[in-house]
Amino acid sequence: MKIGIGSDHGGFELKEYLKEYLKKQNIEYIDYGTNSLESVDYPDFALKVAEGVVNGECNKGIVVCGTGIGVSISCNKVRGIRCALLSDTYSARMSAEHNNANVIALGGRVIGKDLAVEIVSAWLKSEFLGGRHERRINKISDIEAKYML
Ligand SMILES: O=C(CO)[C@H](O)[C@H](O)[C@H](O)COP(=O)(O)O
Repeated sequence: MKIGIGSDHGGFELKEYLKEYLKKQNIEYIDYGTNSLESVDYPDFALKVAEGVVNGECNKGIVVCGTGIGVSISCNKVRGIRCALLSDTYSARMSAEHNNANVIALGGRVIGKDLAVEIVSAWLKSEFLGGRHERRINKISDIEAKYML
């Protein structure tokens, strides 16, 4: 399992904290930046993570900005990405079990660092349940096929 992780300046500190967590769990990651608190544009880093996931460079992705909104919107513009914006552990589990979310978005200015770790942990240890959820995921792919070039 390899995780792609990226943020803008608003998510930088939480990204660094999550990297420490992943390290402790012996989970490999690729850090797509940003690398400081200097102001940058969140779509640039969301795209790097999303492309890493769809290209198979990593298996799943974590994106962080101030609210998580900008990076989640950006990632969901990439065909094949199902990015869930999360702020609780129940939704984290559901995002894996029901939505097979391959990227999660977090708000570095919204949630605490320890809650963020719990969210990441819940998402990573939960598995897609398939069945009726598979049918729904396929319908999302149909929407992509219809509206994404
Ligand atoms: O995309 C966002 C809002 O949906 C993120 O929170 C950004 O981090 C935020 O917009 C950055 O704002 P800043 O005033 O330039 O730091």
